[in-house]
Amino acid sequence: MPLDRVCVIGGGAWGTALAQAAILAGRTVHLVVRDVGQAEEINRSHSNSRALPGQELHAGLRATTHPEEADIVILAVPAQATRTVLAGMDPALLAGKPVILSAKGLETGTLARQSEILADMAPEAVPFVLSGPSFASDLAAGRPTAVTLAGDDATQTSALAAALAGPSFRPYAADDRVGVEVAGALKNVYALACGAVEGAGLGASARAALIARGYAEMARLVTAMGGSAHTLTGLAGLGDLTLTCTSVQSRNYQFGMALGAGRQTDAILAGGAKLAEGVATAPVAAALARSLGIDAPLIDAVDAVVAGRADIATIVAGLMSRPLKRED
Ligand SMILES: NC(=O)C1=CN([C@@H]2O[C@H](COP(=O)(O)OP(=O)(O)OC[C@H]3O[C@@H](n4cnc5c(N)ncnc54)[C@H](O)[C@@H]3O)[C@@H](O)[C@H]2O)C=CC1
Ligand SMILES: O=C(CO)COP(=O)(O)O
Repeated sequence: MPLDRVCVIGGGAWGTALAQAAILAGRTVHLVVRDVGQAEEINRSHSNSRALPGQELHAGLRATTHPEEADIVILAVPAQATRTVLAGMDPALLAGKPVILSAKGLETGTLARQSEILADMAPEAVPFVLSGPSFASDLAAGRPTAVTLAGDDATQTSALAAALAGPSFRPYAADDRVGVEVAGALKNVYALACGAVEGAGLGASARAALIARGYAEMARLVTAMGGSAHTLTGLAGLGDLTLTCTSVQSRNYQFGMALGAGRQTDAILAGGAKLAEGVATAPVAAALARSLGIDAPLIDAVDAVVAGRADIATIVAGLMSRPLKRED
């Protein structure tokens, strides 16, 4: 199977960074953006000032506004836009092709994972999921970045990882698509919580406790959905939780800090907040946990704060007064 030509869809920070990584891996890459002016800027000045200000892009990276035939398709639009983007694509560009889903979120309404959306919209595409600790600005700048790339066929997944690997980008092949996808979506919810802990001045001990109990909660949900708890020991689980739950560079963490400072979701969004996928994913994850009969007090707490149903002080008091239990 040829794996040279790569089509990256999504001209935001992550799509641009993945396009840069793919070209540094030796691939021929076109980046699909929505805005003609943005495509012109990338092609003319080798920069995408809106998405990655100050980052010089590889001169060989070509931007277009329409996807073209490629051997590998990478989707890097927000999780809630994936279905619309797939609906607008020529099915022939997806049929039989490896399609790498890189958004971290669960779909509002359907509760679907990204690869379930792909299965609905392009059943003949071959799904892969990419997730892990990776700020777009790090990857685009060539700072060392490692992620998990999960797919159903081990040989194909390793070939794809090799096609995208470069001097500073290291995808590890894996087979647990469900675990990788759910971990990627849920870490954003815990990042909101950890940011809120910081915003509310609750201390680093509370934040570390939240990460550990979030990890345990994540494992319950992942296994109930058919994924493996072992996956969470890797880059998509522990790796991304560590990054996003401790770094003010994370947009989810930043959003959480604003919530922790007492601001309401609508006001934060109206103030032009950057994309924080956990905001849409929190209620979906809460609904999923309920439907599976999984106890998920932290996801419920984030959902309640994001929806404005409870303030941080009430949430913390509630969590701390839960009946004592064994650490299982
Ligand atoms: N920025 C980062 O460091 C990382 C982001 N991700 C994930 O990648 C996904 C995208 O995030 P970013 O690129 O950072 O966001 P972004 O906000 O920088 O860019 C989103 C891009 O998607 C485009 N878009 C939005 N709706 C669209 C639609 N309906 N049709 C076509 N294009 C549409 C926007 O025009 C924009 O270019 C998210 O799920 C995020 O969690 C994953 C790893 C790292
Ligand atoms: O997923 C990410 C890093 O792995 C990016 O996190 P944020 O979307 O919170 O900035």
